[in-house]
Amino acid sequence: MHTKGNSCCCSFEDYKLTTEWLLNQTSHRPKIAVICGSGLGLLADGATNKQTFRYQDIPNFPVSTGAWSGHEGCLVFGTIEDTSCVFMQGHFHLYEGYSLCQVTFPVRIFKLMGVESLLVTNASGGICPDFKVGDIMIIKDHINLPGFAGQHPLCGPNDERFGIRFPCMSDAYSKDLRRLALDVGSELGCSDFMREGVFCMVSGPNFETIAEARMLLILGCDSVGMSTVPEVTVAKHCGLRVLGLSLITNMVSLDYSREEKVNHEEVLQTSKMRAEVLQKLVTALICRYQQQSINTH
Ligand SMILES: O=P(O)(O)O[C@H]1O[C@H](CO)[C@@H](O)[C@H]1O
Ligand code: HPA
Repeated sequence: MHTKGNSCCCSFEDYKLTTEWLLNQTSHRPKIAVICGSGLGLLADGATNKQTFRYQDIPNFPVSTGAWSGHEGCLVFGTIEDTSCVFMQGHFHLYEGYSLCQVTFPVRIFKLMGVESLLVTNASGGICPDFKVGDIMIIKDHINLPGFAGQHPLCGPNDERFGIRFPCMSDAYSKDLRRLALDVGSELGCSDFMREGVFCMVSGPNFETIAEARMLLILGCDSVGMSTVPEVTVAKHCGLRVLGLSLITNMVSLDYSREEKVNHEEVLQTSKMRAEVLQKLVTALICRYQQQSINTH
């Protein structure tokens, strides 16, 4: 696998080879894939019967740039109630130097493995003045800022085996799954800190200037981060249902007089503080997802 400008560098055979390798190594047949955002690797803790693969051992999988720590850089298969799941502990970012084809590579592997739904989590900075650090925002919609500048994972020849040339993105985040997340959140007593909103992706790696933050507020963004949108775009393109949960790890400065400066340690600290709640939410969501699919099939 090699990089080729900003268009896809993987052939269908590359995706197939990785999928077949994984299917030969595990008896899990996941229905839900979970991407764990920064500091949220423990979302897999609610699963049993786990089997872990390091990214570096999986053929064609992008290899960590070393920016991660702890248990990240692993694909974890496991079961929650009767639902087989796969968790990405550590994901890939444009700012690390990966192509968008590499960033989204795992999503197409999930599709070929038979996954139906993608649950993507991330850490983001709050822009909506009503938000507070520690809030969990259900992503209703997104703004693909790198995409506006041609940094788009679907640029290049379209492979119809994954999806159509001009996919609709107006319903990228499943209404049913958003409803389910709100219901489950309320049952778990999380309603006070659960929100819905528009997520904006920037490429990073710097945090926003105040002028940029003010622009994002005017554009209708509720939070901003440096991931997720490419994975969601590719997931929607290949027909996966998507739920996005964004943890507000810091408030973005909109005011020149504000003294506090955002930093990555603060982001990781908030993720650590909320990881257990998010893990319970994700586990409960997956249990309810299974019951709902039983009831609707
Ligand atoms: O999107 P995730 O990886 O969750 O984390 C967000 O937090 C990091 C910056 O602190 C960036 O990686 C940004 O994208
Ligand atoms: N800006 C961009 N990305 C982020 C932020 C932020 O404030 N917090 C976490 N990821």
